[in-house]
Amino acid sequence: MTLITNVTLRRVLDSRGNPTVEADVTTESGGFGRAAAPSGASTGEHEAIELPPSEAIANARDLAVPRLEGEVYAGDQRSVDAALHAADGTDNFSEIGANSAVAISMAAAKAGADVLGAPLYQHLGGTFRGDRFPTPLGNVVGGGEHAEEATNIQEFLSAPVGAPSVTEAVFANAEVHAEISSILEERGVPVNKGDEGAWAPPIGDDKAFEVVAEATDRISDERGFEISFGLDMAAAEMYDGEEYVYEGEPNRSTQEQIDYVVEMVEEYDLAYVEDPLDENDFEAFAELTERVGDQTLICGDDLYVTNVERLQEGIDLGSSNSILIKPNQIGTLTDAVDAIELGSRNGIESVVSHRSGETEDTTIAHLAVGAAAPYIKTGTVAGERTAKLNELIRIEENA
Ligand SMILES: O=C(O)[C@@H](CO)OP(=O)(O)O
Ligand SMILES: [Mg+2]
Repeated sequence: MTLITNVTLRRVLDSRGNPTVEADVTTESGGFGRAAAPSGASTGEHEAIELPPSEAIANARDLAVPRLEGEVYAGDQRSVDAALHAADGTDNFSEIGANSAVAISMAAAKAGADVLGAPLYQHLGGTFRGDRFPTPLGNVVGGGEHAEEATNIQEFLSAPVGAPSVTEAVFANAEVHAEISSILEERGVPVNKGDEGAWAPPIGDDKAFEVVAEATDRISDERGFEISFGLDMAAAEMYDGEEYVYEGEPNRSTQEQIDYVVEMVEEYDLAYVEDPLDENDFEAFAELTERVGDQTLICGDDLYVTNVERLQEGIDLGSSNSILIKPNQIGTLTDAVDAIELGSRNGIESVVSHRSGETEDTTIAHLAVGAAAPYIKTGTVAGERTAKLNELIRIEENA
C-alpha cells in the first residue's frame, strides 16, 4: 500500500525569500506527503551539503527518483533513506544535495503516515509516543549571522522549563518576546527583527542579558511557573582560529571564553548554552561541560552536525550533555533519529531544531514528539516558526 509511485520536486520560497526544495511523495494507494527543506545561515563546517536548489532537484530526479518510484515503501522509512544514500553515493549528500534528500525523506514519512491514517509523530515514534512533549526554546533576542548591527551572541532563548504543558510554554515564550519589545521601547532602543523573528536590537551582549533576564522574570511571575533563558553562541562564527572575536568588547582566548560562559551560567542561572566554543574544539567543550554540566545544558550544534560519528566522539570525550538535531544537517530522518537515540542511550538530551531559513513545514514538531526529545528550538513568532509551535499545540490536544 505504501509503495512509492511518484516523487515530484519543485522550487518554493523559504522565509528569507530564497528558493528551496519541496518534495511531493505519492503512494500506490493514494497516500500523499509534502515537505520542504529548511536552510541555515550559520552552517557548520561538517554539515551535509546543500546544493543550489535547481541543481539539487535535477540531480535527485536523475539519481534518486528512479530508485524510489515503484521500488521503495514510504512506510519503511529506513528503506527510503537507505535508497537516498545509495542514490547519492557520497557521505555528505554532495551529489543529490541534502536539501533534496531531506525534503524527500520527510515527504515520504508523511505519505507513510497518510496511508496508515496515523499522525506523523505516531508513525515515526510508535503507538506509545505522544505522552511526552518538548520544552520549546524560543529565540527572543539575537544577532550574529542572523541580523546586522545587533548582539554578538546569535540567540538569546526563552526557556519555560516550569511550564505545565507545551501549550502554556509556547504562549509564555510569545509573551516574553512581546515583553522584550516593551522593555526596549522604554529604554528608547529601536526594535528590528532578525531572520527568525527575534528582536535584533543594536545593543551589547551585556545589555541583552539584562533585558532578557528582566522579561523572563516578569512573565515568569505573571504566569506562576519558572522561565529561564539560554543562549546559542554560534561560537564557530566568532572564532578566527586563535580567538573569539567580539565587536565592541575585547576578544577572548579559548580559556577566557570558557570562563566567560561559566560566569554567565552562574550569574543568570542559564538553562542552556549551545555552541559556546568552536565547532572542532571537542576538548574545550569537555572542559566547560566538566565545570557547569551539572547546572546547565551544554549543547553541540555545529560541533556534531547531527552526525552519529561526531556525537560518539563527543560522548567519548565528555564534550556535552546535549545535542542539537537538525534533519537537513545530516540529510534524512533516519540519520536524525539515530543521533537522538545514540544521545539518549548516553544521557545526552536532544533539542530538535529549525533553521534560520524555514518554510511552513511542521515535520520537526512531529519528530520531537515521536522521538520523545526533551526540547525543541523553533523560534517564537513569525509564520514559519508558529507553524511548528501551533502544530505542537494541536498534537498536545489530540494525543
Ligand atoms: O545555529 C542555529 O542553531 C540555527 C537555528 O537557530 O541557525 P542556522 O539555521 O542559521 O544555522
Ligand atoms: Mg546553533
